[in-house]
Amino acid sequence: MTTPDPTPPGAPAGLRFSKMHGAGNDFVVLDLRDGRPPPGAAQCRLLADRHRGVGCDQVLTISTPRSAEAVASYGIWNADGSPSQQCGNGARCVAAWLVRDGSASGSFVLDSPVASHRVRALDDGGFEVAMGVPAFAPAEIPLAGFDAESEGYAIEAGDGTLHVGAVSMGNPHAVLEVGDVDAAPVSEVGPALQRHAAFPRQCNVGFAQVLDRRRIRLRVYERGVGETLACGSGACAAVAVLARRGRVDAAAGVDVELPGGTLRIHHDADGGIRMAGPAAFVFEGEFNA
Ligand SMILES: N[C@@H](CCC[C@H](N)C(=O)O)C(=O)O
Repeated sequence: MTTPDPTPPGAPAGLRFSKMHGAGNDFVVLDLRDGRPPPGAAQCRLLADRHRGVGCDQVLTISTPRSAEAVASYGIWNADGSPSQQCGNGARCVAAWLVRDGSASGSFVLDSPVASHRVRALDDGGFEVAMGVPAFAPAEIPLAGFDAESEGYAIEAGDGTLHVGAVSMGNPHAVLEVGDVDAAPVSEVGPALQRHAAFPRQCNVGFAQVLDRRRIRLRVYERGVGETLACGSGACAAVAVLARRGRVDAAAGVDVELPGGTLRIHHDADGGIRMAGPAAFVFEGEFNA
């Protein structure tokens, strides 16, 4: 018996994609280097839908490079269709996709929506990405209602006052230090802080527990998604905030243990942050909706 072709005769070809993940933060990756436009917000929502679509935290689109030195650029769309500026786990997955494709190898440059990033293939199959210099100035995050840069801001939310670290890794992050990340009020405080008026472009909210000076645990309630199994830019943001408070030794390297895996973060003498971690292919497919 032959298996019937599921594509009806004359039907338009579907949208080819790769399903990938980095430490459990999962992606639908689209190759748009032929010049096709990126999907609109509604199509991103459909692709990300875990029941009616493929399912992912973010849609990543690969396009031709913007800068002279880069091999490609990439765009980032959250599951709710909103665009983002930075995605650490996504950068590693785009890197792995381009290496598998034969378009990149060894050490190369990728253009994210906000910057060019040096990427290095690691011996263990993972990738290291130069994520840039964290920006603490309130206007750059952006953080409203505060003029001066600080290691923590008192923000009224819900029933009390939160001591909130804030930083931009290209995208906005709030970081809360907690005693036990398993007991952290991620699903209550996460959305409240994310949509707080202090963050006019919303923010990704990280809950960080310091285990020792080179190891932390982290959960992140992401903008446009909700809690994810890992957030690469969130791991960089947490280490940047904690290093500024003298709580971790980021120059030596900090292991950030997220629900979906561990990322290694270094803060270099030039102020830049490097993030290393895995990138995995899950399956290839064609989206017909
Ligand atoms: N998971 C990503 C961050 C994705 C974007 C974020 N939700 C935002 O809206 O800024 C990462 O690994 O950094």
